[in-house]
Amino acid sequence: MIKKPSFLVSNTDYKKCPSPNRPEFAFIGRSNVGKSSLINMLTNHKNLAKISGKPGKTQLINHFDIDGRWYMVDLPGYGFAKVSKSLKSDWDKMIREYLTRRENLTVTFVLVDSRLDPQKIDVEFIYWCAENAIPVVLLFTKADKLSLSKTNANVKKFIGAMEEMFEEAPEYFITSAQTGQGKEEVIRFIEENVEEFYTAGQNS
Ligand SMILES: Nc1nc2c(ncn2[C@@H]2O[C@H](COP(=O)(O)OP(=O)(O)OP(=O)(O)O)[C@@H](O)[C@H]2O)c(=O)[nH]1
Ligand SMILES: [Mg+2]
Repeated sequence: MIKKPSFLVSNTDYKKCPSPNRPEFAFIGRSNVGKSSLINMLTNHKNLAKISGKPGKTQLINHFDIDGRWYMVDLPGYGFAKVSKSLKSDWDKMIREYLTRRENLTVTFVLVDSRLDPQKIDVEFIYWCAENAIPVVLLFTKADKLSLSKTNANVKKFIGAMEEMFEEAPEYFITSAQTGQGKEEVIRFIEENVEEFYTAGQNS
């Protein structure tokens, strides 16, 4: 259970992010996929992370403090067609540097819209993460929008595409910010990793 979440700081540079002395969990995915909404759902907050119906709302690396024990990070989305080329390359540099160099980044949650067939941009991004040894867990979003069977069929298709690329598909959870689906499972997963971070630290 998350008790006390609070917004800490926004940055464009990973070097200025808070001290890397706690485990960190980042949320990324296409613009509008529901990253900020999911952060609010997981933290039981209406507006901890800013949400918008228009894609491109989140523009910075946003750190949230969770119970003084770990960080949650809301990132800007990729694949928003309306941004200029220079803005896109700024995004690329900021995010790719953050993901590859942030030493305490424990897991990167890649959010995927559960309504869609596998999208090239998501598959390519996940492939890039694998090439760079960034640990990825998939979160399928907006599961309230389709029937259970349709959602499951889409998830199966996506995982099938992953299995064609990798020996093992990434771990995944099916979520809805609207209904709270997946909340307990995702929080439990995070808490297990937080626990491991601190016990590994004690043994070294
Ligand atoms: N029905 C439904 N709508 C959702 C869900 N999650 C997000 N939305 C809606 O999707 C839109 C985008 O949500 P955001 O959380 O702002 O998405 P984001 O990925 O943070 O977007 P950017 O910051 O622009 O990259 C908003 O209109 C949300 O209300 C969900 O689980 N179910
Ligand atoms: Mg956002």
